[in-house]
Amino acid sequence: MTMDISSVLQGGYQHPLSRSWQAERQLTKSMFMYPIFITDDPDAHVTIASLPGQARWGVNRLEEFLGPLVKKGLKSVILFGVPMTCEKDGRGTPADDPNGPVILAIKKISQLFPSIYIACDVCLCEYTSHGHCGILHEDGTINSVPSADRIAQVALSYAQAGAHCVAPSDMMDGRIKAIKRALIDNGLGNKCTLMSYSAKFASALYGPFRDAAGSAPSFGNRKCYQLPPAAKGLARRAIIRDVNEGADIIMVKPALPYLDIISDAKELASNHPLAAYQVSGEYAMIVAGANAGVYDLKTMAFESVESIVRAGCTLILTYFTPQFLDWLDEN
Ligand SMILES: NCc1[nH]cc(CCC(=O)O)c1CC(=O)O
Ligand SMILES: [Zn+2]
Ligand SMILES: [Zn+2]
Repeated sequence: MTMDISSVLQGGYQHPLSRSWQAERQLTKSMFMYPIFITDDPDAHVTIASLPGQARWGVNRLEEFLGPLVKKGLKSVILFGVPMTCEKDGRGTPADDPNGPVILAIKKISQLFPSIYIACDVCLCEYTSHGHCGILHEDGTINSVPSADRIAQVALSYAQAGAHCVAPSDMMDGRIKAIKRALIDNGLGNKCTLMSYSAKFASALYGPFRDAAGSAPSFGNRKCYQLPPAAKGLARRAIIRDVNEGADIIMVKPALPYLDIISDAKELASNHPLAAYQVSGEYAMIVAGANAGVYDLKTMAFESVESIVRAGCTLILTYFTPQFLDWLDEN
């Protein structure tokens, strides 16, 4: 048998360089945003059992934590506050405490590493007595209007402290519009990026994070605000809504089980940068699989982020960021 001309593809990817040209977009260090946990004990460095290799850091330790990563090419971080000693209440008062871990960390990181792009997760669940992401009615259901107002107030306080980007993960209706309004009315509309966790699903993959951040709800679950995993149409509507309400970047979360949603977002928000959050459970799962001998860690980590980029993202929030800073130098 002779090979037909139309059958032969292998000539196009015989060399590592020609293989790299087959990617629509190459991975670069600037595509990685590192999620970090800041706690209110300023001297803390406490490892997180459920997230191997990750830790909660106090503001006094940020230089030793981030310095080596900045040297390797770290470009951006997203901050999560983990208050251990504060008084939590129904409206998440500690979220925008000027002496709380997030605001102190924004100032510290800007001063230590002016080149770093600082994003802040905005949510109430780490700061509310009930552990839900918004403000509740007496019957335990979400009270949307005060929730969006409160989220906007917290986002504004992070932007005023110097955050380059605010990223609401709460999934309250109307919060994107409320945040954009607050930024504009306070002279920050052209200074702070609004990245929306637009298609954030009610996923089993947030377990290690809730452990790390102490943000598990004290009753019930998040199914009335995070999206049902099977909901394609609803995810598409959430993306369209957030584009219309003024989001600058659209995010899909988690990443790997939702690549079809990323590809939908690419079509629906074709003029916006797209982000994906490779969440704590995805990270823990990939690490656990490697430790069990299922695959090589680096190979699997690359495959996971390459699939996310192939689906349409140019920004990936991942706990693998420090490793990628090394791996991208090796390749
Ligand atoms: N709103 C809180 C929040 N912000 C980011 C994550 C998950 C991040 C991760 O799992 O890495 C969560 C957890 C949740 O919604 O329960
Ligand atoms: Zn939350
Ligand atoms: Zn959050």
